Amino acid sequence: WQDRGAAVAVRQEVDANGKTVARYIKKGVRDFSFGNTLGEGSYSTVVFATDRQTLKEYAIKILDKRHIIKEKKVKYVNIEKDTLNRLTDHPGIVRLYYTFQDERSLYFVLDLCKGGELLGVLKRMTTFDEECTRFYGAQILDTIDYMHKRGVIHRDLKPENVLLDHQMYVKITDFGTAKILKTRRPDESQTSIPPIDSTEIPEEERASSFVGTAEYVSPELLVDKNACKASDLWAFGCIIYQLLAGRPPFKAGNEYQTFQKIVALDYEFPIGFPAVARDLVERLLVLDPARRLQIEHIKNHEFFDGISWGPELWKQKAPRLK
Ligand SMILES: NC(=O)c1nn(CC2CCNCC2)c2c1CCc1cnc(N=C3C=CCC=C3)nc1-2
Repeated sequence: WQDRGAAVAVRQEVDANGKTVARYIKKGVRDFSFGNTLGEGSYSTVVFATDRQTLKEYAIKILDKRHIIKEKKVKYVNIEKDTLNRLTDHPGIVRLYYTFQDERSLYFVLDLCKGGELLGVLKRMTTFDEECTRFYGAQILDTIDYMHKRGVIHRDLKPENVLLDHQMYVKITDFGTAKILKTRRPDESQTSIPPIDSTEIPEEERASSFVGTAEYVSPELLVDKNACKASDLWAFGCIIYQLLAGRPPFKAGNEYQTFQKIVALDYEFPIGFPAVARDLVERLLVLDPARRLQIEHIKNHEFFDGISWGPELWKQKAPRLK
């Protein structure tokens, strides 16, 4: 396990020959005071922590080494670390500052999101109005765009994994089931015409192995076990629907029945669902991933009229969640 993070402190020491030497020190468990548990995963616990020297607050994800190995989760832990190391300069991603370890555990020092989960806010409000849906939808889409441009598919986007920071801005987390796409060789000619259906999406654009949460899983993942960038946009369509309707579009008594509704595109809009948002959702919840709206077209959709994409989106005040 390769720890990450530059040496974060330098201490002057005198060596055996009386020479003053610089000792580069990395952070460790003793540099933090730990507080409440923020969440428990199947092989990790996320805890509130304060850096004793800087008093900066973090969320530290603690992973039990023995449990990771026993549950064969080493691959997921490395995927999460490699993904977070790749996604370091976007405000919508929970940032990994450093990792360290001791005998028993691995530690990921991450951004603290004091606003909790988007799902928690939605539950308290029942539904979001169009303005709030537009703002939070735009920040989520801007973050998905950044991930995809760096060859990362999240594969488990859902309101529980969309956290909110102290400014109530979006912070997407939990990259343990992400897929890092093999980048194309620079010399590879791009002459091929764009694929017209999922089977023609180039291998390096697709990812195999089943992941995800029932209500947000895309049909292509259920039918041919392949996730692609468009799979994140299917989940995005489900999230937009859920913010306005107060419930996800596909939800049944059990996972199997939910899957049946997804592959049959069996969902309805509640009365009063805004027409422009309905048009957007209908262009995202499309069974064939190659025909699903792509990010640039989503950004230009009427529903996002008035949104200034890019840095501006992360400077404006978050709308009051009324
Ligand atoms: N799995 C993770 O990486 C992770 N899990 N949590 C807590 C979960 C609680 C259940 N829903 C999903 C998130 C976090 C992180 C990243 C790092 C992270 C940073 N801040 C918070 N903050 C929270 C504050 C209040 C309630 C829940 C989380 N949480 C996390």
